[in-house]
Amino acid sequence: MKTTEQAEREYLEEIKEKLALAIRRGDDAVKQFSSELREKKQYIHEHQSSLDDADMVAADQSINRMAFTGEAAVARKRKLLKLLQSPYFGRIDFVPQGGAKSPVYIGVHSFLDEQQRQNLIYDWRAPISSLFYDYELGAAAYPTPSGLVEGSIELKRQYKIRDGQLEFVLENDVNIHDDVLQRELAKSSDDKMKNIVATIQRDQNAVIRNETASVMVIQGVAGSGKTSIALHRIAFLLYRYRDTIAAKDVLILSPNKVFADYISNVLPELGEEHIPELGMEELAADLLENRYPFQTFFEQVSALLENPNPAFVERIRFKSSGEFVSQLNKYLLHVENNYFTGSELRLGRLLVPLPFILGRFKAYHRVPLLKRFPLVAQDVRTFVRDATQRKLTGQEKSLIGEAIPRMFKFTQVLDFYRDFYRWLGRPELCRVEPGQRLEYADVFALIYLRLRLEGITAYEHVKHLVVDEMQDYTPVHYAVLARLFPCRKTILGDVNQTVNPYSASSAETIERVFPQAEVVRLHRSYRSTLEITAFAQRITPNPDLIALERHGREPLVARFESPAEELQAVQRLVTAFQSGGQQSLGIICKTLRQATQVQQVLQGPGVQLLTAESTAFKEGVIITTAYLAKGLEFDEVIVPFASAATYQTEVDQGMLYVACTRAMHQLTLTYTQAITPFLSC
Ligand SMILES: Nc1ncnc2c1ncn2[C@@H]1O[C@H](COP(=O)(O)OP(=O)(O)OP(=O)(O)O)[C@@H](O)[C@H]1O
Repeated sequence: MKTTEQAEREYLEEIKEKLALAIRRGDDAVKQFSSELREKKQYIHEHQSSLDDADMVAADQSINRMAFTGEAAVARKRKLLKLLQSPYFGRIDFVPQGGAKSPVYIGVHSFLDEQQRQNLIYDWRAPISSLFYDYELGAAAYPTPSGLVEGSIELKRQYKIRDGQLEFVLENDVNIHDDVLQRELAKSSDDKMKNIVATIQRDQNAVIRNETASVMVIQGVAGSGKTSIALHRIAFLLYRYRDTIAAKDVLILSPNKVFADYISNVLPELGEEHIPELGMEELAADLLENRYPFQTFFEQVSALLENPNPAFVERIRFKSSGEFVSQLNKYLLHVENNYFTGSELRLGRLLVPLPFILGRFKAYHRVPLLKRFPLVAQDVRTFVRDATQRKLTGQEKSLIGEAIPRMFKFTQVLDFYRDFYRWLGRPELCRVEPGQRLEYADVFALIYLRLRLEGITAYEHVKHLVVDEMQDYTPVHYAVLARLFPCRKTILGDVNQTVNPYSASSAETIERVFPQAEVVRLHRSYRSTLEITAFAQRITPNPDLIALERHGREPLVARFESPAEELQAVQRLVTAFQSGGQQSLGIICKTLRQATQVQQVLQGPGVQLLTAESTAFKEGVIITTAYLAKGLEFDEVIVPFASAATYQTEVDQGMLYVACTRAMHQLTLTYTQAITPFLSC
């Protein structure tokens, strides 16, 4: 009798043959298309003079159709080639109530045997595939657009197929997920984030497949898979709603270019196109039409780390509060009710009465205030024309156009913003000086006023917005996002990974801005070994965190007599890494100054300094700051200068936590003199 493995190997060969055949057929079809396309173009070229406009339009359309079909065939081939490498990773034998048992093989894409009209591989996003993630053996059910299908799972297997070869098959009679998951997590890191389709966990699957939430907030501990889940969720929604939403309709707001590059492979790996991405500051510059240079978030955090001036902290604290947004809203109401300072308008012998002008202003209350001027001016012109029974001269028209805006106290958003602080009775909180860069804390407040006073509709085409590192954004950011993106949203972050505690948002803060949000909390941490996770918990304890049972070396904390000795030790660690088998080493400092200092000692091939200007990161040795390392991960992490002098404030604590939680397998901290108080006991 055949063993399970033998039978599976034979089946794999069968599927590979069918895939190869489908690829050959696809190639033939593409060849056919391109020769037809060539002929068609040739025909048009030769008969150009005898074709009328209608013939040309018809010919154009048919060429476009052929090109489109050709592109689809090429995309299909790409998917089949991918499947040939690894056709599937899971199987369930499901018996629906009153139905017959059939094996369901699950892969990254679906594969249909066109001759037998049989689905040989199901896409991981297909409704039936949810059984694989949600159930073990026994009673099970999955939702379909036409209702719940109930039945039972009689067999469940997992496979690792690489380069077309079966590496292992595991029978799932208990909970095999853990076994495969352990193997996946023990692997070395990559310069690009990987997909996790083969090992998505049940709680993660629920978030990925959630179709009801208009705003989904994922608050998860470090390494809980938040970013992975958000990307898989996008892939799922693109599959589920493929007729109404395409990759170009999604927007990812990412913290920086390196992070954007790091995650850029996941969706293409899942067969989807690249998703547009934008940094929060790029968005800000765009919304301010590049008119006001501003301090970046990175510069704000650096300034706080170098010199936490109390007045600066106070400004950030206030402008990061929910109260700030409430006050801005109250101020806008005050403006609406009190800032019309006009009187009647005289045009020759005619007087346009004040109640008429004011009435027109009020009539347009749904239009942003500064956008009402031309509308009111037009109404006044009509009034004058009707009253005088004649056409207006050009001079009269422009006189009205100029007079109306003057009836308002201000016409520039920046003037309103300055005035807001006077109205509030807190002029000291305003640091908007002519010719100077705006402080970061003012940027989104100014944008909010612009949105309310002028209206902006630039991003209405976006159908799904993803916001990563949600803890770094404040209520005023969310107030802007809520108005600018009226679409569905997935917002994710971890309040424990705050790099600026004076301006951090928790899931609760975000819920206040989006009361309709569904909030999911993820407690299981996958990235780091148990030892590293336990160590990081000493810095920022989180009683809800559940560490995955994966072991490695205890983190090392080493004291040195002088910074020179410390850096020599770091150098030795780098040499050891370079001769070992791991892919990435992150040397994570608190400040860029420290990172540059380390770089001067370590300069050499394979060593890269990652700064705010970097756009990508490669494998090897990376020297950077905690702020820039957010969202990334490394096989091994070294945290130099972990002394009491470096890490002492609340901001520093957040930085140290972020730095340590980037390590997957190994962590070393070095210091001179006294250890940071966050690790002293
Ligand atoms: N179900 C899973 N199967 C395999 N690997 C997983 C799974 N969930 C998470 N991981 C892995 O855990 C690591 C952390 O994932 P990810 O970066 O998405 O987490 P995060 O919550 O965004 O982290 P952080 O907030 O700390 O940056 C990644 O290597 C990811 O591949």
